[in-house]
Amino acid sequence: MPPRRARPSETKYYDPSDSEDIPFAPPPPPKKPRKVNPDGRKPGRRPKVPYLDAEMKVAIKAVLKASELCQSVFKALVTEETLTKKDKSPVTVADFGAQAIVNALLSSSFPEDPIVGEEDSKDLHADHSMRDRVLELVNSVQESPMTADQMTKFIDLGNYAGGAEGRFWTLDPIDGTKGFLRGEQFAVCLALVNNGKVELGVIGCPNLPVDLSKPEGERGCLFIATRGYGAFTRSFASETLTKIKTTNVKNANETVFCESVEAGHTSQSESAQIAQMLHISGDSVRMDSQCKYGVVARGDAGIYLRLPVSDTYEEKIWDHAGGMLIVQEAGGIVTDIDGKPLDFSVGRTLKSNKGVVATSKAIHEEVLNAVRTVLKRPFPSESGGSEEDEDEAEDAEDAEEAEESGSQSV
Ligand SMILES: Nc1ncnc2c1ncn2[C@@H]1O[C@H](COP(=O)(O)OS(=O)(=O)O)[C@@H](OP(=O)(O)O)[C@H]1O
Ligand SMILES: [Mg+2]
Repeated sequence: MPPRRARPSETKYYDPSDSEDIPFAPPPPPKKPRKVNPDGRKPGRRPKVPYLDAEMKVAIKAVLKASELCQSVFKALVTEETLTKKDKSPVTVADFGAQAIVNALLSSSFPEDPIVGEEDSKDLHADHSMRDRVLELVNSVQESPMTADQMTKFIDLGNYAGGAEGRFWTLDPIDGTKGFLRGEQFAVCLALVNNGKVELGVIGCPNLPVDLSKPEGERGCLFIATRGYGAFTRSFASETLTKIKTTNVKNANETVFCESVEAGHTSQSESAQIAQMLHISGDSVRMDSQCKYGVVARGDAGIYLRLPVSDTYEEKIWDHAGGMLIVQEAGGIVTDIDGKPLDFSVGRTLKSNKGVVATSKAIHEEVLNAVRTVLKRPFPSESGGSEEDEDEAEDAEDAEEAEESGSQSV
């Protein structure tokens, strides 16, 4: 017979003064309020209207125009002679020109939005011949020509300090300047950050093969993502968007990893030790710029490692914002070398983070543990995660829910 339930009159209520022996459990702490986006949406939930549609169209146009300018600078100015003399003036011209073009387009469409850009016009004020070369190039791709004064003002719109509040754009007009000069990989990188979260990323990679296995084939790829909507790619030549996914390998040794060409930007010796620990036998793919995030997002490589070479260097937000979102939206995970999410809310740099570990989802823990072992970083304590980890877990949960409910095409 099931035990008889106590009638209300028989119910004993606990009085802490009755006995010392009965442990008194305090009520659980109130649950943190769920975060919501400015439009009232929970993170990862799709709004009913196309999300950031206007921003995405402008960002794509700006990145394509700036890429066009960079390509014409390369054709006109990068010669055997500039290469042997290690003359950086072509990249300077293209850097300023690309920033002027992108900022001009952003400010005409979204005049309220500040911009965190890599360049400022200080050097151009001191060198009028350089300024005039930049102006000529900018006006060759502009619908309505601008004056030198307007151009330097557009460049300097990129002086914003960033931070945790409100929305701003972040721009790297040429990421991978050394790759640009070598005629290899570089990228025009634009992202929109809102209240410290990256909401939109558009990366243009003019020299990246559309199909990495056909290096002689078509080149020029765009990578596009908005938070909660997945990641897409298209070629420069066609507007057709293709959804991209990171590789679905279960073990790190089934994939390849990529890293910077420059040993001054990532510790290549430590990444070789990590690869050995993970039993990855192939060579790393060395590539300049945020193209690395693109190749991880579309599954050509499973891992992108950026391992600090200096204790003091702070990664710049424009070197990672768009790329991080594109990998995350393609199903990957991006953290720093301690497993912390990249924090875009603390200014122009990622001063709360060290390095980058970007991988497909299933292998992130395996790779991160190898990174921690080789770099002698602490493993997380058994006592549980920080508030930041909880936030991130909540976001991941919402993103998964969003993923399950199907993806809307852009
Ligand atoms: N010490 C150090 N550590 C890490 N990163 C650094 C460092 N110094 C510079 N930079 C930044 O690296 C950006 C180039 O990115 P990559 O290293 O991925 O490309 S490259 O292979 O070096 O070209 C490069 O961006 P660009 O200047 O736009 O090319 C720099 O912002
Ligand atoms: Mg850069």
